[in-house]
Amino acid sequence: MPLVNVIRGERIEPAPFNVRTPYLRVPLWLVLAAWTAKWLWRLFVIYLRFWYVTLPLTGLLALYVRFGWWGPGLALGIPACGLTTWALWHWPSFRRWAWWPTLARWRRFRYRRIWQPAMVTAGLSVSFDSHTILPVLKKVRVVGGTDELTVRMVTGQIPDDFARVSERLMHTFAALGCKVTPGNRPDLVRLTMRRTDPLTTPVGPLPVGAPDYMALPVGLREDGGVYELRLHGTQVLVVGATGAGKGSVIWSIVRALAGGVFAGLVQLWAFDPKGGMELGAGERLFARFTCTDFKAMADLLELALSEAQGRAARLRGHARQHTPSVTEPLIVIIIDELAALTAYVTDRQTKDRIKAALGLLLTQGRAVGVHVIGCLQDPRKEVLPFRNLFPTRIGLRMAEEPEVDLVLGDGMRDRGALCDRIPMSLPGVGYVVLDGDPTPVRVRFSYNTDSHIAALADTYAFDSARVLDGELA
Ligand SMILES: Nc1ncnc2c1ncn2[C@@H]1O[C@H](COP(=O)(O)OP(=O)(O)OP(=O)(O)O)[C@@H](O)[C@H]1O
Repeated sequence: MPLVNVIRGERIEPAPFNVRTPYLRVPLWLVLAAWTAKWLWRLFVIYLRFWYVTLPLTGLLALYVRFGWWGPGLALGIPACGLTTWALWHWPSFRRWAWWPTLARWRRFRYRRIWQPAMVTAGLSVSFDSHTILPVLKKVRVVGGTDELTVRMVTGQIPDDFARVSERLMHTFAALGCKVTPGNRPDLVRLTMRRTDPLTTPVGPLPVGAPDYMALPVGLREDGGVYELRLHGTQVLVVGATGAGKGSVIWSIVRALAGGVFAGLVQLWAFDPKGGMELGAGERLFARFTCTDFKAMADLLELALSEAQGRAARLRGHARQHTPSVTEPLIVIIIDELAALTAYVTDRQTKDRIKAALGLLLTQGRAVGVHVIGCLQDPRKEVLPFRNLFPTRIGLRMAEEPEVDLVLGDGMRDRGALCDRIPMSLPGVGYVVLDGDPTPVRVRFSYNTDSHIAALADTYAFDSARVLDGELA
């Protein structure tokens, strides 16, 4: 016997007056006519509602009645030939105006089919006044390999509610990734579901040109565009586990700056505490190169700091931002393993000198054209105390989930930066935060092989005033 009986239905309270309606005898033909009318009306509504299916079918039927099989055959064949010709002649416009809209309709149907359970299990449905209220799927747009879902949130919800469950939504809708961004109205949120991955194949070296410090081309974004790194006015921190591809980030940036090195507008100062294993291959590109002696590294950082302070004194009152020139080039300090300098140096005095110089450089160098690009495996504060002095951060594959927010900022993992989920088979893939976009973007940095680096060093070598370990100008 059940413990509780649940009886569905509305409870009717007793009314003050009870009126007995007269007994009417209805003939069978009237009942049948009423039923027929009702069903005809329902069919008419379905016909109108699914007009995009019913109208063409009606047209085809009419053609069949009028011309036999030739009618619908030609009516379908001619547009099919036209569309095939269009697709072969100009695929981009066919894709934009015909293929993606059709695919979007189909995908919208698929999303709607599991929308209710998806919202309920993700905790995005709201119970109010004993009703279940769901966010509304307003629109589905297909762009490249992604589906853009525009969703109207339930009153009281915010985009971060969706961001928190983005990973769950990704699995529910069988996507490869899900990014949550605010919509173009306060009540809307946009879910970008990634269906294909354009970053699975390595990105080759990008062309070298005159460097634009606001937009150095260093890789590809997952939407297929070129990822351009802003160096002007910033310091860059690259974090990734061993083998994550930090080297490819460095070489992509070096390549993007090589034109400036050749023209004398950029000086690269390289620190490779791992004995020169990573940066040694392109030594001729560097104005200064140090790889074994930590005291020399401390000296070099102090030299960069005094240069930055000298520039600041000269610029004070004249300009707020330094412009690179041959006489006063942009100095880019590249440090392959920051932790070796800030945490693992055994000589206390050298370590303190390095920390003091680096901390000041990070705060004072940005405006005067002295930039630091530092790579790190472990982003904890004990290893790198001044993590927050790097305004631009790049997160490659990481070992643990909490590291993502440490590097990219609070809530970034929820918003889609799944650095801890990047497979080992995709070195050079990472997440970055672009200017003016609150959500992280997935990118793949270009990969320069040893022979590319050798060719780069041959073509764009920095030949004057090069100083090796310990010999400072
Ligand atoms: N962008 C990339 N595209 C394709 N393959 C890459 C890319 N970056 C790195 N790789 C591959 O991954 C390997 C490891 O990369 P890399 O040495 O740059 O990692 P890392 O993060 O610097 O590791 P470690 O901290 O151990 O030095 C490279 O030898 C190369 O084969």
